[in-house]
Amino acid sequence: MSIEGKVALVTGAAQGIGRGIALRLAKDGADIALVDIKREALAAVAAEIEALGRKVTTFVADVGDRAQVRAAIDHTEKALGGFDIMINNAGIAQVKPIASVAPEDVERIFRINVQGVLWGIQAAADSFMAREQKGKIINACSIAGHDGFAFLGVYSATKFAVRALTQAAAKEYASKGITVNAYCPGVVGTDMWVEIDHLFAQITGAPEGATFRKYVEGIALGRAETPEDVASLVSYLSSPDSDYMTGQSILIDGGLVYR
Ligand SMILES: NC(=O)C1=CN([C@@H]2O[C@H](COP(=O)(O)OP(=O)(O)OC[C@H]3O[C@@H](n4cnc5c(N)ncnc54)[C@H](O)[C@@H]3O)[C@@H](O)[C@H]2O)C=CC1
Ligand SMILES: CC(=O)C(C)=O
Repeated sequence: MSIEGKVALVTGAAQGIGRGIALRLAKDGADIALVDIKREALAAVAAEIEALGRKVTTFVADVGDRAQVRAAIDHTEKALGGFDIMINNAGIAQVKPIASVAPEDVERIFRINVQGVLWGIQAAADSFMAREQKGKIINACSIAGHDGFAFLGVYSATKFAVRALTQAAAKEYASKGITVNAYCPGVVGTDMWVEIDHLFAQITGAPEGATFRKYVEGIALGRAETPEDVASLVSYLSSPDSDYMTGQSILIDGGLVYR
């Protein structure tokens, strides 16, 4: 079923998985609001979406700031004449042994990965309810939201928190016709994994590239994931085909973590 004529807002849309989701939802027929802290990269993605014949708008916002997330949604409603689908995709990585995690490390990553998703859920639901319409909220989780990974302990904790928020919000908003789900990718070949691989090399002494290769070797389907693989699931979660699903954090990892 189609999302033709719907409006989707994607955070962290300047590159990687967010860009892949934005392009896929545009191909599915939605108009797109692109939100990120990277202004120039946002403009480049906006040009790609325009070339697909969809309406697009960009907004620079830090998802860790509640007021900026609300402003992004207000802007979307005005610029695109509606707002139906919220993709809380923005996130950052952190690679540290538990023994050396400092308070500021925890604060930084929870502010973006957890508060960023929470403010996105809140503001999107408020917007849908104010306009008495149904809506879909879709959050970025991870295989690390189902298993805690060594040296990714605090990152994993943020993704477990996203799974908890997804379940609780699904229960709170179901009666308003708002569904809340999450996608849980595995090892996606984006800048985030370049950074993770590099930081693993510094901590463990593994050669550059070795950690990425080791993780990919564990994938049953035998290759690293692409943003397009993730976007296929998000396309389904955005469409009316998923109307009877809520509260789920769905693994899409090529066969790496089994639940
Ligand atoms: N790459 C991977 O293997 C996996 C990624 N994920 C999750 O998917 C999401 C996207 O990841 P990637 O595309 O790989 O990452 P990426 O690092 O390539 O892109 C993340 C985007 O988010 C933006 N961003 C960062 N902080 C922000 C903030 N405070 N406000 C607004 N935008 C901000 C960045 O500017 C960037 O454009 C993240 O939530 C990540 O945790 C989950 C599982 C696996
Ligand atoms: C980046 C990420 O979520 C993992 C576990 O690869």
